[in-house]
Amino acid sequence: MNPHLARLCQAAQQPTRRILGLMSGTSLDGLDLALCRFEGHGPATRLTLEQFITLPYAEDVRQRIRRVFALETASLEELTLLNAWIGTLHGQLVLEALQGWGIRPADVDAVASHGQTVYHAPQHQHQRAEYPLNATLQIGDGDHLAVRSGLITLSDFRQKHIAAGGEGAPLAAYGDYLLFSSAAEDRLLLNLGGIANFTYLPASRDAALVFSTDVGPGNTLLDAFVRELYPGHSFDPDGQFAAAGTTDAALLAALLDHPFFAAPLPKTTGPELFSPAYVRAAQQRSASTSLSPADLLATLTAFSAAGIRLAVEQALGSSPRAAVYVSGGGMHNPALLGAIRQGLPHCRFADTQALDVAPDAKEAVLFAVLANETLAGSALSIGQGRQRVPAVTMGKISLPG
Ligand SMILES: Nc1ncnc2c1ncn2[C@@H]1O[C@H](COP(=O)(O)OP(=O)(O)OP(=O)(O)O)[C@@H](O)[C@H]1O
Ligand SMILES: CC(=O)N[C@H]1[C@@H]2OC[C@@H](O2)[C@@H](O)[C@@H]1O[C@H](C)C(=O)O
Repeated sequence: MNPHLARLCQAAQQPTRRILGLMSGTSLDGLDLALCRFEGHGPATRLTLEQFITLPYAEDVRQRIRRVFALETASLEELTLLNAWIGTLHGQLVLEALQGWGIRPADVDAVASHGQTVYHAPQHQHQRAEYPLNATLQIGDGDHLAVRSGLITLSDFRQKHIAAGGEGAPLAAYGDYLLFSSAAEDRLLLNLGGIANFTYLPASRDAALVFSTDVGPGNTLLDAFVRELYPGHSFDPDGQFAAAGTTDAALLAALLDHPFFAAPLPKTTGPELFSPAYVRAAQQRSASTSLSPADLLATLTAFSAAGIRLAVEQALGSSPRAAVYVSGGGMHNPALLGAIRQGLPHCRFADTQALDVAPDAKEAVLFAVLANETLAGSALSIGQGRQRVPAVTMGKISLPG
């Protein structure tokens, strides 16, 4: 037998596994690495988060990714080069993180790599009749990562989800259900990344009711306009810029006037739709092109919060009550979090640290959970009451030699 396959089988059969989850999100701030130890699988999964670090991207890395990121038209050469280059870069960052933690690569069973989303194209968004399907593209090839790091790598988790009828996202539901479901309370796991999403976990623990959905922009528009309007800044520090402004009601209404917000759950989206061009078009329609930077930031912050409120009401009814556990970089923005809390007055708020997972680590952990299921578990059946939540295991396997 190929010795790498033997190693893979051994990892799958062990009572515990160490899997390094990697996530590089839409904010392009860096690579999140979460070293996870798993005991068991499926509903019996026990997680210990052993280490977590974000290795920030140099400005040059961000620039390169932005040359293709969420653009309808980009250089095929650039995309091809980046696919291999990011795979190798992530392999290098894996080795750096392990060295910093004093852990030998041989003591890690597998890497679970999300890669870098460069384009997300659910059918409702691309609307091209000749392609009656959902599609998404994550780059940073798993073979390059495996060869550079010397570690068995699972990658490209989203394709199987689409092949089996999903939109390729959000995948959080599978891991959230295994790690955070509780009979004590109805829970919402709200992630405030570039795009905001949540997972619904009813206290009944009825897997058929569990799903996750994108709800609209989280930080993506805030970051884009801060980069443009506040030179030297890449996000709204502690929500200060928004706090200095006032929400423009006409622009907010125009921003919310899109079929995405009325579409049934679950649904996905991305910065392909919620882009600066989307905001500019809404400004034209609402005669609000001359807003001050602070008023624009305040309105975009209110827009992110309103999208979240609408989707939570869609899921739970017009006076939603649930315990909301927040994660993602947007939780560090008090203007955004304050607007969300105000819109959901019957909900109780905490962050995922209260559930023993550091909020900044949660998404990287979730990909390690998916890899754990692929290696040692089986297809997770959740959300049967809803469309687009397929029961599959995910991730392509790359051997390092
Ligand atoms: N102190 C802060 N004040 C305001 N915003 C902050 C702060 N710290 C982080 N953020 C926001 O969080 C963002 C990073 O969030 P995160 O790392 O969750 O994004 P991501 O993982 O790339 O997103 P996604 O989940 O969409 O892939 C920053 O770009 C910024 O908008
Ligand atoms: C296509 C894609 O990369 N989607 C991401 C993105 O970032 C947040 C939101 O949009 C979510 O749908 C998803 O990531 C999380 C980890 C998910 O799949 O659950």
